[in-house]
Amino acid sequence: MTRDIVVRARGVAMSYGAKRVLDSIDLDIHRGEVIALLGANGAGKTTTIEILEGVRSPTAGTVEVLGIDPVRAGVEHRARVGVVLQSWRDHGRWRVREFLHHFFVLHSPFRKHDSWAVDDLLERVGLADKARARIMSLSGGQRRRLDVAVGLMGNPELLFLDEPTAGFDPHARREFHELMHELVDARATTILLTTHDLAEAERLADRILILHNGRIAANGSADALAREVAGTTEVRWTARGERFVHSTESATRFVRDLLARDPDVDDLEVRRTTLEDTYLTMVAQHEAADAETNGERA
Ligand SMILES: Nc1ncnc2c1ncn2[C@@H]1O[C@H](COP(=O)(O)OP(=O)(O)OP(=O)(O)O)[C@@H](O)[C@H]1O
Repeated sequence: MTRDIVVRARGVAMSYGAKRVLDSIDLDIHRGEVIALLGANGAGKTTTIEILEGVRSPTAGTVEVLGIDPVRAGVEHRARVGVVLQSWRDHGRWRVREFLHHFFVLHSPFRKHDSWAVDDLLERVGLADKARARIMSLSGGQRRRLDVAVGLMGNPELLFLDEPTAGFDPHARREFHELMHELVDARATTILLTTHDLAEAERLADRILILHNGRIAANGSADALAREVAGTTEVRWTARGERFVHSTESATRFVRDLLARDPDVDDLEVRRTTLEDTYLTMVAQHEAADAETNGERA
């Protein structure tokens, strides 16, 4: 059975003046999926999220979010979608709890039985002890936790998170990941996030999208993408003072054979390909292909 599609984009293009940022994006996101949107600075990740949120109209193409064109969506639709943008800037004089309470009131016409209470949410994002602090006194990471709390406020069924953990310390990052897992497991929340932290993408996402040159250059689980770029595991060892490296898809079999045939193997190390390795290889492959095409055109 096909799972519900909550986001559908077809042929989405976006230009700022003469600058084309998105060329032709086709995308389906299913209910309960966690998707990480990756790409270099300026690749168009924020632009994509803003189009899906409905704060930007694409230059071409169609978008449906929860069955509706987000640009035309009303408040009821917006209450079903949580958004964490790249930070609120102008509420510095508000106190943390007062600010969240403001959003609590805004959400009240659409509140669901399992919506977060303000104090629970403050506790969950690790800001309970800052409830009375003014927003301007928060550190960057604490500020970001507040952004996340605002995004979660109405217990949305779909969450757009634009670099949610930028500035988080390792502890806050770990707690954020746990919270995301909880949202997906207990509430089947669908999540689209952008991040430059590839370990985070690997930990959270069911599916990785890589934006490159205005298109989705890769689309699949971290494992599936790793399989697309040569061996998925690297085996390193030394023997008789020499260092060896071998890439393989079946490390166990390779190591068993290696140990059987060479008694001098030492310092054996097996390292799975990380999403960072895969990402860098894929982007390099696309850049080489682009350079070849441009060379042919010149
Ligand atoms: N309002 C705007 N007007 C003109 N150009 C814009 C505007 N917003 C974004 N751009 C340009 O569009 C391109 C894509 O920007 P976008 O913010 O979507 O990238 P990104 O992938 O989110 O980057 P980053 O990883 O740095 O956050 C960039 O070259 C940026 O300069």
